Amino acid sequence: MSILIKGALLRGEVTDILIEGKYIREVGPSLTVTADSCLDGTGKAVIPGFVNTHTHAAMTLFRGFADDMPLMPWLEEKIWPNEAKLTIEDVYWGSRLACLEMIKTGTTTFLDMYHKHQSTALAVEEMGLRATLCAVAFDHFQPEKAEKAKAYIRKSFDESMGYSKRIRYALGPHAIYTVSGELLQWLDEFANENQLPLHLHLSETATEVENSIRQFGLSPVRYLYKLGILSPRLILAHAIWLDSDEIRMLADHGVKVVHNPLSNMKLASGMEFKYNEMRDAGVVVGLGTDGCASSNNLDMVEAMKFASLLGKSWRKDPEAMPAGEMVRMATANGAQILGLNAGEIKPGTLADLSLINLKSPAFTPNFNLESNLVYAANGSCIDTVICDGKILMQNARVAGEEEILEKAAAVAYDLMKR
Ligand SMILES: CSC[C@H]1O[C@@H](n2cnc3c(O)ncnc32)[C@H](O)[C@@H]1O
Ligand SMILES: [Zn+2]
Repeated sequence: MSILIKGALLRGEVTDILIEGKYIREVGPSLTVTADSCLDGTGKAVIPGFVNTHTHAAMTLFRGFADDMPLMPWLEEKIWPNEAKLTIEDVYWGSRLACLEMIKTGTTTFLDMYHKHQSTALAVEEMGLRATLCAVAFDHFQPEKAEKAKAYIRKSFDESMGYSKRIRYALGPHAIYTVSGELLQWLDEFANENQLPLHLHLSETATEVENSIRQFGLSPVRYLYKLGILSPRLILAHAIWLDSDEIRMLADHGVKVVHNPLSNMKLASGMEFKYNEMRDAGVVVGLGTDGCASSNNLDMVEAMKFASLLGKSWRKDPEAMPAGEMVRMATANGAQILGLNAGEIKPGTLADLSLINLKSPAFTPNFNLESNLVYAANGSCIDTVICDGKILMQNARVAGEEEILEKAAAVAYDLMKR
């Protein structure tokens, strides 16, 4: 199957784009080719699909359920007791709702860490997105729970062989305060043997750092170094409370970092994400929304704006975190973190892209597309989404959206009654 996008704005030029199968084949003005279907790009701009590199998709079910709390009471008193009740059906409908929201706001790929990830895999499969799904691991420092976690990882890894090529398997130890060093080392070895990403929350709050020093005698990054698990496969979510030596250690080991400005602000975990220092040290930084209970949506356009404005504010530097770098953080950097040949519109890359509707106040006048996208727009500017060479949304409509809203709301209300 082939798709020809005619006359869309790309890097300031009116351009045609030919997609063949799952790849972008040609990019240029007035292509003289035929295709199975043609999309009119007039009045639209093409951008790479966003890569949300840290979320918990099915937490859409907890949107607006527990707000205005700090991280640990929020997790321990509100979120974890309700997550313990989740069924595979709940996670499936929560994930379908997440996929719908991501498609509607231009995300084509996400990195997820959540319970019952098999249900998320089914939702992703059906909705047509691309995802890397972590099998979660907790042991709460209890050896019998560590053995259970290992058995779950071995089994779910074998099952993941049946997933489509759009879905990749990864390992998701939750955090250093819920997973023992012994289990972290075992997971790192498993990840190494099987070439898998390892995704972990780290240095999210000042309390986490204080507790790490008290419990392990080391700050979180130094603790991971001592365990021997800093590696290019490691993807850290948050990483707010780092000193300059820790940033150097991450850079030296090729560790990737995901910035989550909305949840960092809403849970008041910390503002001073050291993007400039990480970028200058050579750490690849991606952007995430985190889950809908702490962000409270999956809109990467909004996340770019918050990242930029937060970075400018705490540094008191209006030149910090400019729009162009935010777009790269949300696209090419995310693709690099997940090892995908995507995140840029050029021949040979995966056909994961969106068309923005420029006929709106946010894009009028359109002196600078990236500026308008980051500072003026929100995710509702997205008109068309293509992932893996297939159209997932056209004219801002996704097939079956009413049923998803209805079913997801029903399981969310039912969960709270259980
Ligand atoms: C291992 S499944 C994911 C686990 O993480 C919880 N979670 C959601 N947001 C955060 C956050 O900001 N920091 C730490 N943990 C978080 C989620 O509720 C699941 O239990
Ligand atoms: Zn998270």
